[in-house]
Parts: sequence; C-alpha cells; structure tokens
Amino acid sequence: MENIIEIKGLNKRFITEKKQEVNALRNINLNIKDQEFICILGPSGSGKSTLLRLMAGLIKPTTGSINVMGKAITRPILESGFVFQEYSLMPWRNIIDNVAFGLELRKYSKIERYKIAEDILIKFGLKDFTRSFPYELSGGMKQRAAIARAIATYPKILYMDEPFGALDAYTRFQMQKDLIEFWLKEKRTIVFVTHSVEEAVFLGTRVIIMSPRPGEIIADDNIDLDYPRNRWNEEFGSYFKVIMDLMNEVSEGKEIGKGRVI
Ligand SMILES: Nc1ncnc2c1ncn2[C@@H]1O[C@H](COP(=O)(O)OP(=O)(O)OP(=O)(O)O)[C@@H](O)[C@H]1O
Repeated sequence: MENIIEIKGLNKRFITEKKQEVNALRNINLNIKDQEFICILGPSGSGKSTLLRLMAGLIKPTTGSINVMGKAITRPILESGFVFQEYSLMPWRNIIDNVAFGLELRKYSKIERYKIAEDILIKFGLKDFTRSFPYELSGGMKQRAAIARAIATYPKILYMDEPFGALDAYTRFQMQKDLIEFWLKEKRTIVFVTHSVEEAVFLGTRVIIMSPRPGEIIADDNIDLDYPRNRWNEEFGSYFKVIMDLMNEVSEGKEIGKGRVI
C-alpha cells in the first residue's frame, strides 16, 4: 500500500514567550501507509501532540518536510479530521450543528448536512441528544459527539490526540471498540496519540515510541494481531509486555538504540 504521509528530517523548535528555545522534535523520519492505524506513545513532553499537529498542518516544521497525500502540508486539509482530548465541541452550537460543522465548511446544503449528521448521531447512540447543547451531555457522550463530528465528512485521515484520556474505563473500552469497528468498515488512516500502552496494543496496526524531549522515534513496531483484539490472550500480553518494558526504559532515560525495531 502506498504512503499517505511522508515525513523527512523533521525538526521542530518552539520559542517560548520568555524567548527560550524548546527543541520539541529532532530528526523525525516516518512513513505512514494508507489505512494504517498508527499509535504514538512516549513520555510526557516527548512531542507526540506536536508531531500530530505538524502532520495535520496546524503548525509548521522548523526544518524538514511533511507530505500528505503527495503534497507538502501547509495548512489543515479537507481530507483530514481531528479529535482532541478536550472535547472539541463548540459550546454555543447544539450537537447536530456541531456534527454538521465540517459539512457546512464543505458547502453541503442544510438538508444534506442534517441528514448525514443525524445518521451518524443515531449510530453513535446520541439520537435523543441532537438538539442538546454540549454542557447537557456527559463526558463520554461529548467525546462521542466530537468523534461523530470528525468523521461526519468521512476524512481520509483521522488525527486523534488522546481522545479517550478523560473517560472512565468502561466508556473508554466501548469507544475503543466502536473506533475499531469504524476503522475496519471505512478503511481510513488513523494517527492516534495515547499514553496507554494497553490502548495502543488494542488499537494499532503499528506503534511508534518517542524518546523524552527532544522527541525522536526510538521504536517502531507492527502489531500483528487480528481484530477485534482480545486483551486477555497471551499474544496480546506479550506485545504489551515488550512495549511496556521499552516505555519504562525510555522513561528512565536509558539509551535503547535509535530506530530500534522490536
Ligand atoms: N506552542 C508552544 N510553545 C512552546 N513550547 C511548546 C509549545 N507546544 C509544545 N511545546 C513544548 O514542546 C514539548 C513537546 O510538547 P507536546 O505537547 O508535543 O508533548 P506530548 O508528548 O504530547 O506531551 P503530553 O504527553 O504531556 O501531552 C514540550 O516541552 C512543550 O512544552
């Protein structure tokens, strides 16, 4: 399968308000294939969100190149959707108008966008809340609505930054299952940032691990397990253990060899 995202020699340096330089990412080289479900793991501050925001065209590289669908990315493109940890809903719009927002940008008629948004909200179990406002929904429901909003336009690439981080364990499991179902059915590319090794092994076709700042990719592994995955089987446990051990080494600052493939 062809690469949908190609990153070469990427470096990102921020200048803080106090004029200090922060090297967030160093020499990132990464190719992501169409329809991969790639999970990005790494200690806090290792540049996971920065990498995601760069790919999505929300911020610009300091040096290096990022091509998405064959073109240098300079701003967010219509083929992509985002979900962030903090529910990315507009508080002043009701749920259906939130979900229909991307369709509005893409100039769908009001009838079309309400039809599409309504169908998705039914699928996401939010049928009775289409006219509610975000503050009237629970955390899990809000996050469902945020994902519904991101996929309403059926983006080719879905960028997700710890989308389930704030949810209770049960809701999180449910949402993981729903996301896998969506991905298996719709064959999109998903780039997913998480702190949870278990979540990465449950979801990803591939996992990359970042080093502490400045973030570099220090491990890159395919997870060769069938879907839907079973957290309790032995093979799942072996992947979990290998990646967890690596994460511990990384967090303790051990040099584990760059670009190591598990
Ligand atoms: N706009 C910014 N200005 C200055 N520094 C920034 C900016 N955005 C990120 N950084 C810095 O870049 C580094 C990487 O941040 P980033 O949020 O990408 O890490 P992360 O791995 O996603 O962290 P976490 O797991 O805690 O969410 C951090 O040191 C952060 O302080």
